[in-house]
Amino acid sequence: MSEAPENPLAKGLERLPVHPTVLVIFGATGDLAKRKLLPALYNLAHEGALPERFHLIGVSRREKAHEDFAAEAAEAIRSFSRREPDEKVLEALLAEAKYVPGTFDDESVYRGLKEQLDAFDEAAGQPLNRAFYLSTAPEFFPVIVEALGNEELTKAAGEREVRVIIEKPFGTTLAEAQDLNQRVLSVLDESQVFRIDHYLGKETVQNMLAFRFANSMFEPLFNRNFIDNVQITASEDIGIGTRAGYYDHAGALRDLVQNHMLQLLTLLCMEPPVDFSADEVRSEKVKVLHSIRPPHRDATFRARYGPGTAAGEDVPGYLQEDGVPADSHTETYAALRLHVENWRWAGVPFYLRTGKRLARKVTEIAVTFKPVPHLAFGSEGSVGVKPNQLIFTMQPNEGVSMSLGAKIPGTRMRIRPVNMEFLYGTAFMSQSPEAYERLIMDAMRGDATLFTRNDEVEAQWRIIDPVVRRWEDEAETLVEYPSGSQGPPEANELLLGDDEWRAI
Ligand SMILES: NC(=O)C1=CN([C@@H]2O[C@H](COP(=O)(O)OP(=O)(O)OC[C@H]3O[C@@H](n4cnc5c(N)ncnc54)[C@H](OP(=O)(O)O)[C@@H]3O)[C@@H](O)[C@H]2O)C=CC1
Ligand SMILES: O=C1O[C@H](COP(=O)(O)O)[C@@H](O)[C@H](O)[C@H]1O
Repeated sequence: MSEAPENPLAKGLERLPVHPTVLVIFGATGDLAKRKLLPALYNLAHEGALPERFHLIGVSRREKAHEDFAAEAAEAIRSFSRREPDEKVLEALLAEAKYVPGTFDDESVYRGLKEQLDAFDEAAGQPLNRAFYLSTAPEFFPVIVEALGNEELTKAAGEREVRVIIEKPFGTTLAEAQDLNQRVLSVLDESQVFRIDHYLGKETVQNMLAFRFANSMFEPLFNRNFIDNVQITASEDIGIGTRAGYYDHAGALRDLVQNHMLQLLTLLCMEPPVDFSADEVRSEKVKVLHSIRPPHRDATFRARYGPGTAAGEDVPGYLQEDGVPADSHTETYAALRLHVENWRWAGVPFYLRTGKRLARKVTEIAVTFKPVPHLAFGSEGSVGVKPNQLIFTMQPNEGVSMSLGAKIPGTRMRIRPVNMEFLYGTAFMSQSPEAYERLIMDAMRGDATLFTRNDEVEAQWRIIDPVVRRWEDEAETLVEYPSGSQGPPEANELLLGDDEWRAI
């Protein structure tokens, strides 16, 4: 029997093995670690996806014994895991977990960490891979990377690979992102750096690539000749909760548009990559970002939530939230009109909007096709004809739907839109993994496809930075929308022609 020929296009899709690894979480007692990272590790352990030799080390400020760290981590997993934990798996995952206390600027922390890492190597009889996860406030990212470098913890030794996973936000301006890249890359090679954008770990976001590049029927339509406009929505019903300290410095534009929403846009607009290796995919995404100019003032809009209702309860406005300064000028809603100025997309408006305390949590991309050139059904027959839409829903009902014009049953010729739907839940009958499960595994494997490259993050900032600066300079009173509403009607002004925002 002849062997199947090697398929060069499969490059990047074959699963790299996960070598024995020590994962070090800086900020291991923080909110993200408790709600997302530790539960993700548990679920990977439950599925047998972690390497046989896997160790966890937590590093944070407060003093505590190894056993106390392990007990708190177990409690966090019991509270936040997507599946009820099996106590045996939990015990095996955390039995040897270590904890290193101290402040991130203290050299002795890194010496203590080195001792633990060396002890794991010695017990294994081989140099183990190291993955350092920086789940800390962004000001510590360069501090930690430089300290790891000084202690020679970032060097590969023999078979060992060393990788550093960096949380968001990656800078709060273009200049900061450039400075951070420069500092990080003075210690590490780009191939060792994994900048997280958790949207890329979502199944439905990756499904956009499958949908576009595994089906021949849509790709010929994905261009300016057939598409009228694209709307990307990331609405949330929650407020800022206890995150005023972070959010009041960030605002909606930096928090969601600069990263997650631009990622959705690049995946929708990119050219087919030669293969699915990290650099081929990311280079195509960067080309899209380079085609987008910062939007003009009349193509941007911001607002902030006022008092209203959420889940039937009265809720305060943004200015009344704990920790928000009375003179805050931070937006909780941002809308932009962008253009991707290349052969495929020139002339197609891309509308992006995000907001907290809106009517519902929805993350979706709605692609609206051009209307048919001529309607032959007379005025009564044609009244219900609407342009086709293709909707990618990331949350809450993950799937893809397509609206088509269909004849209403009866003796007359009348048309109305109907939906064809693919829903993840019913098609695959399985629960999707959390984004962090996929991303932690990929980083441990050294697969950077779903992580943001240095030039990519800077290209994102080049689009957003001028808007951030303009908004900081303009002191006009922010428009308020009631909590629980569809958002500010003034945001309609950036839509072109007869375009309308979809209902949230
Ligand atoms: N929370 C979330 O939902 C999300 C968070 N992120 C990002 O993840 C990162 C972490 O966020 P989050 O977990 O919410 O932050 P938290 O404030 O909840 O946690 C911070 C962690 O860092 C430790 N820490 C703080 N200061 C020091 C210091 N000087 N020296 C040593 N340890 C210190 C804390 O230790 P101790 O407890 O001992 O004080 C704690 O473990 C941030 O970059 C954030 O932007 C990204 C997406 C979502
Ligand atoms: O990064 C962030 O994302 C969340 C929304 O993430 P999702 O996976 O629930 O869609 C957002 O609430 C938060 O403000 C932001 O920092």
